[in-house]
Amino acid sequence: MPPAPERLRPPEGLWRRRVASFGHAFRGVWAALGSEVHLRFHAIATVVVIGLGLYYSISRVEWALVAISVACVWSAELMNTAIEALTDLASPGFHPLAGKAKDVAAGAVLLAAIGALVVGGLVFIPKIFTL
Ligand SMILES: Nc1ncnc2c1ncn2[C@@H]1O[C@H](COP(=O)(O)OP(=O)(O)OP(=O)(O)O)[C@@H](O)[C@H]1O
Repeated sequence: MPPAPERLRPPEGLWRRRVASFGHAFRGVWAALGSEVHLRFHAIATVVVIGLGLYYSISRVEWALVAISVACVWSAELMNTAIEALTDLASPGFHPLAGKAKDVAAGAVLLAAIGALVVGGLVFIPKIFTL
C-alpha cells in the first residue's frame, strides 16, 4: 500500500489532532455535498425549515425538535453515503450482501426523513393553517 499523503498523517499534540479531526469531518460533509444530490436537497430543505421557523417564531422546544430531526436526516444520509462508498470498494461486482447493505442504509435515511416530516408537520401545519 502507498504511504498516506502528508495531510493525513496525524499532527503532534492532542489539540492539533482534535482540530485536524474536525477538519477531516468537515471535509467529509463537503465531499458528500459535492457528490450526493440527496444531500443538496437536504441542504435546501434545511434552509427552508430555518426560514419557516424564523417566520413563524417557533418556540424553543419546537426549535429543539426541528434541530434534532434535521440532524438525524443529515447523519443518516452521510452514513448512507459512507456505506455506499465502502460497499462499492469492497464489492464492485454484484453481491446480495452488498445490495442488502445499501438497502438497509437507505432504509435508515427513509425512517429519519419520515420522522422529520412528522415533526415538521406537527410544528408547522397548525401555524400555517391558523393564519
Ligand atoms: N454491488 C451490488 N450488489 C448488489 N446490489 C446492488 C449493488 N450495488 C447496488 N445494488 C442495489 O441497487 C440499489 C441502488 O444502488 P446505488 O448504488 O445506485 O444507490 P442509490 O440508491 O441509487 O443511491 P445514490 O442515488 O445515492 O447513488 C441498492 O440499494 C441495491 O439494492
